[in-house]
Amino acid sequence: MTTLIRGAQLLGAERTDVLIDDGIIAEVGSVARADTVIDADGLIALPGLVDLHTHLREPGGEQSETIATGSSAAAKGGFTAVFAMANTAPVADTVAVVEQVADRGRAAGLVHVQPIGAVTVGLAGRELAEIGMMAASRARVRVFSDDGKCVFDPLLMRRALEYVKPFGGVIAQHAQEPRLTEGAVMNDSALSGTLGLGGWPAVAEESIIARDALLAEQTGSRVHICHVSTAGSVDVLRWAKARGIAITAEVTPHHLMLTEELISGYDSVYKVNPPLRRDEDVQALREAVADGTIDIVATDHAPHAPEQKLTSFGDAAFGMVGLESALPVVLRSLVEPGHIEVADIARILSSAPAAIGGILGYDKPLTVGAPANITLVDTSASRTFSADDLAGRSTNSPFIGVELPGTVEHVLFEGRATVREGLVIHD
Ligand SMILES: NC(=O)N[C@@H](CC(=O)O)C(=O)O
Ligand SMILES: [Zn+2]
Ligand SMILES: [Zn+2]
Repeated sequence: MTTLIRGAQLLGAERTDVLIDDGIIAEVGSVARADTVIDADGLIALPGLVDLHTHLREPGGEQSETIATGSSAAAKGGFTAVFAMANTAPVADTVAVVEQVADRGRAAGLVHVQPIGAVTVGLAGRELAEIGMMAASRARVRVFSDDGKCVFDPLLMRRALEYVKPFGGVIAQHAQEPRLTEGAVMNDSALSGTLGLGGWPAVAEESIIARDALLAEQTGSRVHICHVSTAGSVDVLRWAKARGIAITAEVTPHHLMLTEELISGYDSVYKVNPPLRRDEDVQALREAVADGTIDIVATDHAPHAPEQKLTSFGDAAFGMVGLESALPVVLRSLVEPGHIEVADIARILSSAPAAIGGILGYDKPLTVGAPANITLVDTSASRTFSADDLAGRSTNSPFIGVELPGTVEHVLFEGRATVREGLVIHD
């Protein structure tokens, strides 16, 4: 079974044909025929996108998302791999749960679902989870995170870093000082005062990043910082990297584009952890991606059922969906203003997250012998983003009604079409 992508624009190269045979790229160059042909005239071929930070909600949160529906959202957004966060119910803190998540991902068959294991039992921050067992399991867990909660106890954090070091694992930290954020629901600012909403100071994030950078240095292990949101965090990261500390960081699409002013109408779709910040922060985050201080963009896709969002701003759940809008928002916030080029998307949304998370097959994309994980995009197309663009179970997107560039036309996952003409293929 062969598939031919005809006339795609490869990054930094000519328009060309790509032949896929048995899930592997067999030929790049002029190809005559194949069993199936995809017309890629006018489309750019990106490597399949990789999301290091996705909430799939299964087990336990199936009213918001399942592994299958979240896989659809991912495919629709151009992803071929997602890392599934551990804050499910039960928590992914055992071999049984991580293997079940991986197996259900395989059964859904739309993307590679790579489970993340919890750092502490039940995300409770008291004792380490069975990290070594999850690493050695069929699920081959390499990323560990209590995301949703900060690993606050510095001794536990140090032990976790020591534990993952021998097998090249990484601790992905949700950097939130708990005492400084009690009752906080938005950025701490004049606006939070005016709106009467609890303020979340930047130092609550920055102090944990600084601490964990120093713990990573002391242990010689690797730490990854989730959803960085402030200019001060960028300064701390820049300092840590200059010192040679093994620290990596992600920013979400929403933190690259949206600011706290949106909360003025108390619309809970804008309630997210960490909160939307100021324009100065947005600019600093964009520059940090451009200069490599921030390594990757990760969605933090956080689906919530309507009843979790349709309450007062204070009571609503934190989080927004992001898989389907990620690439358009990256084009708008990073490529259009000239911070990065389209070719850089292959790094920040594919090879770098794959390398940080330790999954294989993304280091030499679109070359002969590589797995055929390919996303064909029309970067010139523009449309008003709508609920029709969402393929998951929840619709809590802050981008509905926003004009955005870039459409995902076709996606191949291990050589199989998962998206055709913008529609997810379920078979
Ligand atoms: N980002 C969020 O606002 N929410 C996430 C948790 C998290 O990423 O911290 C969720 O699980 O809903
Ligand atoms: Zn988080
Ligand atoms: Zn998250």
